Amino acid sequence: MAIIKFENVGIEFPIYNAAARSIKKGFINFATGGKVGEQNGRVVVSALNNLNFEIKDGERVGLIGHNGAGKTTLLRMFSRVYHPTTGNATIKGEIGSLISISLGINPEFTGRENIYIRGALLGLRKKEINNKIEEIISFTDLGDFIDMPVRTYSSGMQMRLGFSVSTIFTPEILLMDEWLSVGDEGFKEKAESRLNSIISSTKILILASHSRALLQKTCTRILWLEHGTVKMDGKPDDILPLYFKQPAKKEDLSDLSNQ
Ligand SMILES: Nc1ncnc2c1ncn2[C@@H]1O[C@H](COP(=O)(O)OP(=O)(O)OP(=O)(O)O)[C@@H](O)[C@H]1O
Repeated sequence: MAIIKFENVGIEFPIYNAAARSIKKGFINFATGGKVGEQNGRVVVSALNNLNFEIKDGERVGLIGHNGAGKTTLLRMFSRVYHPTTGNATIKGEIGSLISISLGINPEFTGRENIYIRGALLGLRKKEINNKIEEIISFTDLGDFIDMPVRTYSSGMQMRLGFSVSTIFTPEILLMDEWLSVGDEGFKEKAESRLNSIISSTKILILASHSRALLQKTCTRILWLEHGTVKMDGKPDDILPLYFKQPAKKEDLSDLSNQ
């Protein structure tokens, strides 16, 4: 069973090279972003505060909010990169992320070597990668290039490599920030089908997106963040029209091919 439970969770970042004297007392709301304030003579950004929610098996949660609302910071908390500075965050379940699928890929190493590097970053053991390596390589369709340094790859070939290794297992909690559309037409089709299968079999999906069509198509619940707090938490049909301030247009929903 996978579960995410946040109780009064918050996170603050102390900023060491900002001028505290130019910041007014207490926390102030800015037009965009988290809240900037001053504590004990030091500038502090409160990126998230007072978050209370529970996400259970089967939920597909869309994170929305304007620039700086806290979506990326929250995704980093879900992936345990950041820890709360206040409150309790309980995250049970194996986490997988399809954000920055090329992260960690080193151009000086071959495609095959990079599968191990990227796999390790995804938390896979060497044995697990060994068991899957042929399947990963076959999915890339890179042929002999798999044993060439990645610096000899085109950007599309690098994406094929990153995608093939990042999607080899289905995690219990899947984090995404956009729909992954990688490679040329042939690869795109099979990548899409693998992505759909991962999304439908993961226990919890968290998707941060600015695309109304994608959120509408994929999510069963929306968390709307504003200045680091939850402004609304509910069904897509209730929240998306308020956030996007207009009813859905037919074309919003019919064509997701550009996502
Ligand atoms: N490492 C950090 N140090 C200081 N402030 C930070 C840090 N990371 C994020 N913030 C602040 O936290 C707030 C939330 O940022 P975050 O990146 O989570 O927003 P976002 O909702 O993902 O925005 P966008 O849609 O623009 O990507 C912003 O005010 C940002 O300035």
